Amino acid sequence: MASIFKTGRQADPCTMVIFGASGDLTKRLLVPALYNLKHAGLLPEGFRLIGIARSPLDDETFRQEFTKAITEFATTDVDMAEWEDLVARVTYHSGAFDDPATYQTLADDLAEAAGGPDAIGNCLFYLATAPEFFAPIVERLAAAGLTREQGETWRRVIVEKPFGHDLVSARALNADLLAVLNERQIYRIDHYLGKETVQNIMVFRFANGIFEPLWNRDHIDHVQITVAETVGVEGRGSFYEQTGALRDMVPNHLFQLLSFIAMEAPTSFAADALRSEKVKVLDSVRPIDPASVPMDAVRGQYGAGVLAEKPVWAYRAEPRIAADSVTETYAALKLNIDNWRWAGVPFYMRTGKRLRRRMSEIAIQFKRAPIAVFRDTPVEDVGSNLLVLRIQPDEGVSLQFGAKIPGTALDIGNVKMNFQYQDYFQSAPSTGYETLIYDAMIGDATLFQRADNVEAGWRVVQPVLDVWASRRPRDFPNYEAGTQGPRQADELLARDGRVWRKI
Ligand SMILES: NC(=O)C1=CN([C@@H]2O[C@H](COP(=O)(O)OP(=O)(O)OC[C@H]3O[C@@H](n4cnc5c(N)ncnc54)[C@H](OP(=O)(O)O)[C@@H]3O)[C@@H](O)[C@H]2O)C=CC1
Ligand SMILES: O=C1O[C@H](COP(=O)(O)O)[C@@H](O)[C@H](O)[C@H]1O
Repeated sequence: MASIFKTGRQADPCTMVIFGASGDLTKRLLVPALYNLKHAGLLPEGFRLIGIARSPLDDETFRQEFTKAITEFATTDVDMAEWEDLVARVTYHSGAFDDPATYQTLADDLAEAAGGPDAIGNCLFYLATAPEFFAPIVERLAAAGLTREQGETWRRVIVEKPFGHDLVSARALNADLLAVLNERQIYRIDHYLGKETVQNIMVFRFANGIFEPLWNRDHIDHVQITVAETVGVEGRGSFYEQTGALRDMVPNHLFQLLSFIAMEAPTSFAADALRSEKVKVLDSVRPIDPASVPMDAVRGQYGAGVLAEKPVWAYRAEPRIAADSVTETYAALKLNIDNWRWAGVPFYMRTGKRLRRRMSEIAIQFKRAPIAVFRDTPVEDVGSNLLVLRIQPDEGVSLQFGAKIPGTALDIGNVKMNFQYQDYFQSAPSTGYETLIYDAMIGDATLFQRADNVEAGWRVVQPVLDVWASRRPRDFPNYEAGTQGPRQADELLARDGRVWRKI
């Protein structure tokens, strides 16, 4: 059975078809990822790639575009012989997504790639397109008979994010895809699941006997999940205006982190065992009462400020952003998980753009030890243990504990045991998409979102989306670029007698 931890076997021969092959995602992330797979010997024998987009290019010009992309975005030194071998397998088809001729030509190309007019081969369709094309492309593929599997031959579809705009649209998209595909043919991508440090959360929890007995409400005071970015909207103004920080990051990336931290041990690392445990976490999140949204959810938007000693513009001054935009670039939430393990342990999460520092981490704050034994000493505070799983960019794990400060007086200082990935493992820099593309080729859906995972995420945030849509924020912009985020986010924790970790 497919499982997250694999042996590195080569995938079955297949053709990959990228819809949106002239776009930014393809150039910046998919091309380098494919090269890295080639370099690692993980692309199948006879691999072929067909790119589809509107731009009127011939094969040769398209290959030159790919070569430009690898030159600009490679994550490692490129071996030109390997690259030439890869790019020689690439062809391009200029066509519109809504034109039946596009799919007829594709059918002919796929048959040819498989060896002849009636031949059928394995095929991985990658929808690197704007979300409004996801369902129409899949419907046309199905109508052209291109999603039909025969015998051992497979046809799979990778669907990019955003998967829906809210719960209703996510359900509708699932229904549209499932009308023509089997769930096991659908690979809904969340690139956070391609990150080694995110996958490591499971190894950390389930391969080390010492942490799991403490991983519950008896020992943990609260959890903080932070994904802080320094970047702004990076030329994606039109997309971001419609999306905002909550939709862009929370029901997908932050909830992946939440699910891995909070889930029960799966019966195995097989796709459905793991995904079922993840969905149980989100199903256990206490539904957010709309009346409590102003207390338990905070939104913010950055104004002008200074980042890395350089002035940066306000969100409202960025290209393709309305001068009076009310789109949030920061979101913080307090969630409660009403299950046996986590009852009474708040999970605080925050994400934002143009914050002081790029930092993604999960901090597990343990309960304090009783002060009793130090009653007759100068010690006033024994401190508490803090475990921090650092996702990026400084990847590692640290555990903070109290130690006696040397000297005649009894005093306690907080010290840290610190593991850094770079001290132990040399892994080639990657885009995170390598694992995901490879997994789709070998038919391992563990690191992809099942329909119910996606819908469960939207269900949790829907009350916040509704309340925010109904009340215009009056204080935007409410944080300066280059800072910790809005003051209201500090108040969210202060009400519970807690503070955020510094970004
Ligand atoms: N860019 C990124 O960093 C990330 C993107 N994503 C997601 O990936 C998807 C693609 O994003 P991105 O690459 O940035 O988008 P782009 O706008 O850069 O690319 C869109 C692609 O779709 C093609 N296209 C658009 N309309 C048509 C049409 N009617 N018929 C045929 N081709 C068409 C374009 O072709 P042409 O230009 O030739 O007209 C282009 O190749 C989106 O869903 C996005 O949310 C997810 C994570 C990161
Ligand atoms: O999906 C997205 O993720 C990026 C953040 O990804 P990371 O790997 O750099 O942490 C975010 O900037 C972007 O807005 C969002 O669409």
